[in-house]
Amino acid sequence: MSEPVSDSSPAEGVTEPQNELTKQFTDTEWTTLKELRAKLPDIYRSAFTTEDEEASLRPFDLWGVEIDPVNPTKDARVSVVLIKFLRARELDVPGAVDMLVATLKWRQEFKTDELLSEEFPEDVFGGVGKVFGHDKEGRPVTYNVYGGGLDMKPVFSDVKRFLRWRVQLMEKTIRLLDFEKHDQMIQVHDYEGVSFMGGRDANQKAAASEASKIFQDNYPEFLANKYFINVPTFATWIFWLFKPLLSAKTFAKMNVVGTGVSTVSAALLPAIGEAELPERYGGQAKAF
Ligand code: HEM
Repeated sequence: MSEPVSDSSPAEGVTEPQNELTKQFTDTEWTTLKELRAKLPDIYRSAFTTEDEEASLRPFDLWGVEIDPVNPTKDARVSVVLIKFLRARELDVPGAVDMLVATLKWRQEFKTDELLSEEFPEDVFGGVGKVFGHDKEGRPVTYNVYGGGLDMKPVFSDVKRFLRWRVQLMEKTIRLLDFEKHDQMIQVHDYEGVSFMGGRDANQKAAASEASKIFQDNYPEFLANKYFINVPTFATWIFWLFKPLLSAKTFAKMNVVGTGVSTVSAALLPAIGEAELPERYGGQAKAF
C-alpha cells in the first residue's frame, strides 16, 4: 500500500474536507475517485430515468450520506462511500460506474427507502438477527442465528419477506457506521443445532443465494470479516457452494468455525473483546 496522501492532494492544491478514512486513501485511489466523481452526473442520468434532467441530478441519500452529483466534494463521507465502489471493482472506473448505476437502480426497485420503517413479526424474526456490540476496532457486529433451536420454517417460508427483513438488518447496521472512522461491519452466522440430515430446503437455499447476491452486488466493501460458527465438520462443504457467488476478496474474509463454546470463543475473542461478546459464545455480554 502506498503512503497516505497529504491533505492537499485530493484536488491538486485545492483542499477539501478530509476524515480519518479518506486520509488512508492511496494516490491511485484518489486519481480513480476523481474520475468517478466527474462521471456522477452521467451515472445519475442513467440511474434515475426521468424526462426532467434537473430532477435526475438531485442529491441522493445513500446510506445516510447525501451525494450531490454536481458538487460531491463538500463532505468527506461522500468520498468514503464512492471509494467502496472502486475498491469492489479493483479500482476499475468503468466497473465502478456500472456497479453504482446498478445499485442506485436496485435501491429504487427494492424500495430501500421504505425498509427502515417496515415491521416484521417478532415471533418469527425476533431471535434470528441482532446487531450487538462492537469488535475491538469499534465496528458493529451483526449476529444471524440460523439455528440455535429456533423454528426456521416460518423464517424462510416467504423468501421475499425474509430478504426484506435481512436487507433491513443490513441497512440498520450501516446506519451505525459514521463513514468518518468506521465504514465496515463484522457478521456472524450461528448454525448451532441445525440438522443437516436432509440438507437445506429449497427456500433456505434460495434465501441464502439471493441474499448473498444482493449483498455482493449492492453493498460494496461493507464487510470486514464474517464468521460461520457452530458448523459441524461434515457440513463445511456447504461453505464451498458459495465460492462461485462471491468475489475472491469477499470469500477471503470468511471464516468457518467448528462447534462448541470453547472453539467458538477461541475464534471470536481475538476480534471481539470479552465484554462485548455474548455469553453464549464465551464472552461476558448479556446479549440475546
Ligand atoms: C440450514 C442451514 C443453513 C441456513 C438456513 C443458512 C442460511 C443462510 C442465509 C440466509 C444466507 C444469506 C446471507 C446472510 O444472511 O448473511 C447464508 C449465506 C451463507 N451461508 Fe449459510 N445457511 C446454512 C448453512 C450453512 C453452512 C453449514 C455453511 C458453511 C459454513 C454456510 C455458509 C454460508 C456462506 C458462505 C454464505 C454466504 C455469505 C454472504 O453472502 O455473506 N451456510 N446462509
